[in-house]
Amino acid sequence: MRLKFTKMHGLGNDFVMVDGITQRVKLSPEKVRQIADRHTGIGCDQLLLVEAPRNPDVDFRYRIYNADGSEVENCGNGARCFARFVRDRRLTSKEQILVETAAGILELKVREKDQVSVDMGEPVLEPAKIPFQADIQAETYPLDVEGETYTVGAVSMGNPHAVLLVDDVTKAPVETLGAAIECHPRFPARVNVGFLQIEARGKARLRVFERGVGETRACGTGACAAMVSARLRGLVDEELQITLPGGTLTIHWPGPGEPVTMTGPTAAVYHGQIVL
Ligand SMILES: N[C@@H](CCC[C@H](N)C(=O)O)C(=O)O
Repeated sequence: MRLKFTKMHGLGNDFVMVDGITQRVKLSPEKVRQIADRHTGIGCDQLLLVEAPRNPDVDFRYRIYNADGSEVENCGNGARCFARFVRDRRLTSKEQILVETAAGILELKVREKDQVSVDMGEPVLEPAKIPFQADIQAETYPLDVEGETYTVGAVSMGNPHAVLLVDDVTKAPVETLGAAIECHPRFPARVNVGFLQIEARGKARLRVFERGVGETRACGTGACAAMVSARLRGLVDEELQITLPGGTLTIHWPGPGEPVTMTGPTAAVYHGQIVL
């Protein structure tokens, strides 16, 4: 199979974008791992496959695969790149795009220059729906990991996130603790793990150990989950600039019952073909 693709990124969270509308694409977890391999493939954190919608009221469907081959529900940086991709490839000329994902329907707005805003929907906090094992819903939960107890927030933005507060993100044990929490038995679908440092009521820093990838330069859903967790703890205002290793996202969330909006840049790097 010869596959045409575009390499894109959102703040260094990098994607192989595949148009499954104008070419026939058959992917297996093994093929995704082969494409994502940074030494023997193209290299990416996620592969995003654009398809025709199944729901006639929306414009597209897009599917998301982590570098380990697992298919997941949502990807914030990917959603922004998806909007730019379908316009650059002239699959649509709309500035407001509705897309079906495994996490539900997202609304994307293409703004000036490279900026895209995404209505990421309402966060889900009910433990069983995250999924997270807890008897009752709470703002934070104690989580035992290898003999230590950590305080975590648990949020789903369509995909599961644990959020820990730290004093200094540069010193956070992202690789070790992130990997231990990713596979914690209380998160039965595994989890993305965010390490959040609050700098002011409108400013924070974040590093994310992503499920199925490891630490990435940025995670859009991770930034949304961090905002929700921080706001539920009363630590931030409704607009937050979150700086990740790859750059800054603006996250807006008035509070429970409201959708989270994420705004940030997209970049196309190159087009190519791979034979699989
Ligand atoms: N990089 C993404 C999140 C991708 C999916 C995640 N690793 C998961 O397994 O849920 C983002 O920008 O949100």
